[in-house]
Parts: sequence; C-alpha cells; structure tokens
Amino acid sequence: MILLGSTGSIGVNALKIADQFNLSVDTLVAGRNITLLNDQIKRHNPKRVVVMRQEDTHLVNHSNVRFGESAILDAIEESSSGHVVNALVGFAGFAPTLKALECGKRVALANKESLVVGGAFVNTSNIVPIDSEHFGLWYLNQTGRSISRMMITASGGAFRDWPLEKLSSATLQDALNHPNWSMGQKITIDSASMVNKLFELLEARWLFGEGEYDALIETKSLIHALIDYTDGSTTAHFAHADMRLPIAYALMGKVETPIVNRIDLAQIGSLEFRPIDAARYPIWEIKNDLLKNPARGVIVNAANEAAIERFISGEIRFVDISTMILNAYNRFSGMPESIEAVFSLDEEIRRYVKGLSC
Ligand SMILES: NC(=O)C1=CN([C@@H]2O[C@H](COP(=O)(O)OP(=O)(O)OC[C@H]3O[C@@H](n4cnc5c(N)ncnc54)[C@H](OP(=O)(O)O)[C@@H]3O)[C@@H](O)[C@H]2O)C=CC1
Ligand SMILES: CC(=O)[C@@H](O)[C@H](O)COP(=O)(O)O
Ligand SMILES: [Mn+2]
Repeated sequence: MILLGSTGSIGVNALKIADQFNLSVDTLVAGRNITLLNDQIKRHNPKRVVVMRQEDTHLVNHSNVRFGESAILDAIEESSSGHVVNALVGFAGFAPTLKALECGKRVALANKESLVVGGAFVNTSNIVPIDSEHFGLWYLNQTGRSISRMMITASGGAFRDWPLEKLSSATLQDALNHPNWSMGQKITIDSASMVNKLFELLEARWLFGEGEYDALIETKSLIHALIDYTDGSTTAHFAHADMRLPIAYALMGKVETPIVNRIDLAQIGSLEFRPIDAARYPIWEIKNDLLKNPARGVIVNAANEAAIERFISGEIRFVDISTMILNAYNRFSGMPESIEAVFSLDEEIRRYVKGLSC
C-alpha cells in the first residue's frame, strides 16, 4: 500500500493492521514527525518516502526521500501498488485522492475533506471509506432491503455537557478533550463544533447516493450507524470505538479474525441519545440546505480550515469558528462546476475568512 499520513492517528492504526495481517507497505508519506517516521521505515521497509519539508529530508533514514505536495503526487504515480490509504488531514488530501483515482488505484479514504469539497467530481466506485459511521452504514447495508433513512451518530464532542454560556471561553485544550475517541487535532476540533458530523453527512451522500440522511448524539460512541427500513424496522451497528475495524475492512475487504473485543451490553447498562441542538452547534442550521446542495461543501470546508487556523493561533474564540463558517456560507452563494473551480473557490474563501474580524 501507499500510506499517506502514516504518522497520524489513522496512519498509525493502518500500520497496526498491516503488522497484524502482514500487508506490504510500498510508500510512506508523513509530515513533521520524523522520529516516528524513522521507526516506521525500519519496521516496514518502504521503497520510497515523502515528507512535508525539505529541511527534514536529511533526517530521514532512507535512500529515496522527497518532500512536498508534488512529490506526494509523483510517488502515487510511480508506485506499482494499486492501493492508496489517504490519511492526510484537510484540503491537502484532495489532490492526492484525485491523482490516485486518475492512476486507477483503489483509495481507502480517511481524508473525508476530499469528498466534502469534491464529491461531485469524483467517481466513488474506487473509494472505500475509512470512517466509523460510513463503515457502519456499509456493514448494515448488505441486506438488499428497501431503506427509508440512513442515520449516523455523533459523540457530541468536547462541549456536549458544557453550560452554553461557558462556550465563549473554551480554549484549544478544552476543545481537544474528546469524550470517546483519540484522534488528530483538526478532527477533534471538528467533533466539538459538530462540523465533523456535517462533513460525514455529505460524505454519506456521495458514497451512498441521494436519500434521507441524518445524525443524532449517542454519548458512548458504541453505535456508529443506524438504518431505518421502509417496513419500519431499524438496525444499528455496534462496535467499540476503535478505528482498526473500519481500516481492516478498507484494506482487506473481508475480515474473519477478531479485530476488537465484542461489546458486553449488560456491562454497558444503558445508552443515551440526544438530538443535535443548533443552540449548542450553530453550524447545524445549514445541514438541510447543505444536503440539498452538497457541492457547497467546499465553502464550509475552506471557511472551517481557515477559522481553525485562527483559533489554534489564539486569534479567535472557539465559538467564532461556527460564526465564520455561517458568514462565508451566506456570503458565497455559488457552487463549483469543475475541479478547477473547487480549487479557486477554496482559495477565495480562505482569503475571505482570514480577513474577517470578530
Ligand atoms: N482519527 C480518526 O479516528 C479519524 C480520522 N478521519 C479523517 O482522517 C484524516 C486524518 O485524520 P487523523 O489521522 O486524525 O489526523 P492526524 O493529524 O493525526 O494525522 C495527519 C497525518 O497527515 C500528515 N500530514 C499533515 N499534513 C501533511 C503534509 N502537508 N504533507 C505530508 N503529510 C502531512 C501528518 O504528519 P505529521 O504528524 O508527521 O506532521 C499525519 O501523518 C482526516 O481527514 C480525518 O478527518 C476520519 C475518521 C476517523
Ligand atoms: C472515529 C470517527 O469516525 C470520527 O469521525 C468520530 O466519529 C468523531 O467523533 P464525533 O462523533 O464526536 O464526531
Ligand atoms: Mn467518523
């Protein structure tokens, strides 16, 4: 496999599955964590390595090391492996997804931003999602029965139990305190604002087609997806919160050995469900409009990434992230009609959000 983002949360879990099932690792792509990358190189012996910055290349223990965005695209093209795992974070993952598909490779896609910004322009038949909710929907959706609605669950994120009036003082450290999952910084912030769930609804729309999609909070993250059938029954996908399960399926298609322990419901005792409230999660206001106009995902994504950058640098508050996304969403009414337009709209919106005052 060609593993993009090997040193991140998904990348590390993908290599655990590679270890468990003896899968070969052809290419490793990482950002700045060169110490971990060197450990991975020693263990998995890839043919080529790409890192983010030129100044880090001499620190990498490999004879074929390159750096930067275009080196990632070259590595995908050169590799004889037919499998790309895209675990890069953010819009930076979009061009590699396009390149992998263009080269006819199968993409195990954790980088949900690729579908959020460009779902209208990619053929998803060569994409397998690495996302617990979409894995759950896929897992349930093997019956051929007539479906009336697909539901995904949200944990509610770091602030689900905070008094609303305290949210304006939330710090970066507070936002990173996810109740159930251990993940990278950006997606953990997206969970706290509920942007992650908005993205996942779009992701589901592109992967499974038009239909009714919604989300609700399940506070323990033990149920990941539910399917309502036309006959009135509902099925739910339960599994412990561990990404090795979706990753194993995305890498191998079929899994017949235990990946996670089964859930003991008697020990769990109870589950709690809550609706997603727009007073706590203001971006939820645009859910229905966005699902009707999914190509507008690029606006939300660019505004979100630009606002998160400002939040991390201490320039704006956590609550300003949602305000800035809504501002951009209302200001830019257009919809991209090509991949080129996705890239230019992305840039335009980032510039706009960087200039917003709050
Ligand atoms: N974590 C999870 O459980 C889930 C994540 N996802 C999605 O998967 C994607 C990855 O998430 P996650 O693993 O949590 O994120 P992390 O931040 O943990 O990992 C991101 C990875 O990308 C690398 N990277 C970042 N920028 C660059 C760049 N410019 N060039 C090369 N490498 C780069 C990082 O390198 P380094 O660390 O070395 O700097 C790291 O290896 C996101 O889109 C997320 O939404 C989806 C479902 C679940
Ligand atoms: C592990 C995974 O799939 C994440 O996308 C998870 O769903 C994030 O948690 P939230 O439910 O809090 O968004
Ligand atoms: Mn998810």
